[in-house]
Amino acid sequence: MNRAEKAALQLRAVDVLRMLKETRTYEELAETTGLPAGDLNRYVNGHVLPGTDRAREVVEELGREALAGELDARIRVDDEGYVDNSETVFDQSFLDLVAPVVANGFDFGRPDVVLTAATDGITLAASLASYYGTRCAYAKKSKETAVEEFIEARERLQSGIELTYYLPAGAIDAGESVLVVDDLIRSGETQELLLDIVDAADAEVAGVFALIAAGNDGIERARERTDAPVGSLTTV
Ligand SMILES: O=P(O)(O)OC[C@H]1O[C@H](OP(=O)(O)OP(=O)(O)O)[C@H](O)[C@@H]1O
Ligand SMILES: Nc1ncnc2[nH]cnc12
Repeated sequence: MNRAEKAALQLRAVDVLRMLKETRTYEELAETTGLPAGDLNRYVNGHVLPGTDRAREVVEELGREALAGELDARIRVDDEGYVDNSETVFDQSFLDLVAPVVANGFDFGRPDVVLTAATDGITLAASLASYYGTRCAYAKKSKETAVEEFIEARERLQSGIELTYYLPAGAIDAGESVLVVDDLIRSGETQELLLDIVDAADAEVAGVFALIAAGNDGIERARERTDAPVGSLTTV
């Protein structure tokens, strides 16, 4: 790890600790993290940076659990099992914290492109692409004007309605590695269409990730489609 990567990891750990501190006392934060309250005070106030090992533990282990808890606290599920996740997908700063934890906590390789479906997946994909320093692309349910060539993926849903997603053809090149993400996965139909787009582009799947899995059907469906890692931060 070079100096810049080390510094980035240390700063991410401080961001995670600051988020946790918002709802905890230092004593409670010490209990959550197993780190001394005095050290935590110095990290949170920016006087000292955590060492690399501590920073990695905070980001990779504690961070994943903590962010999953924070995500659960932000989600509302209605009587029919539909999820209101606007408190999450509208909060780019929160998603910027999620991105390194997801990138380090799942075994996705660094992709060339992070692909999602408009609309609600876009902010998550943007955070992940920014973290990896790679491109972000989103497929839409309508054709973007002035674009001449599209990759299309079409599926007949259980309802009988046909759903088509369009991606400008230049968004993914053959042989590129693509991380497919979305805010939510339920039936897996949307992820399946995104995976069809990756296939049509002759690209490789780096992984499939959703912030929230509503049940397990979608995750299982994605696992049947790829040997790459598939996962979600939380399940409702
Ligand atoms: O696993 P599935 O059953 O396919 O459901 C998941 C999809 O449903 C939601 O999008 P929606 O189609 O509501 O579009 P939106 O992002 O524009 O709200 C969500 O953002 C996912 O893309
Ligand atoms: N918000 C939502 N909650 C659960 N399932 C969904 N499928 C599409 N959107 C959904």
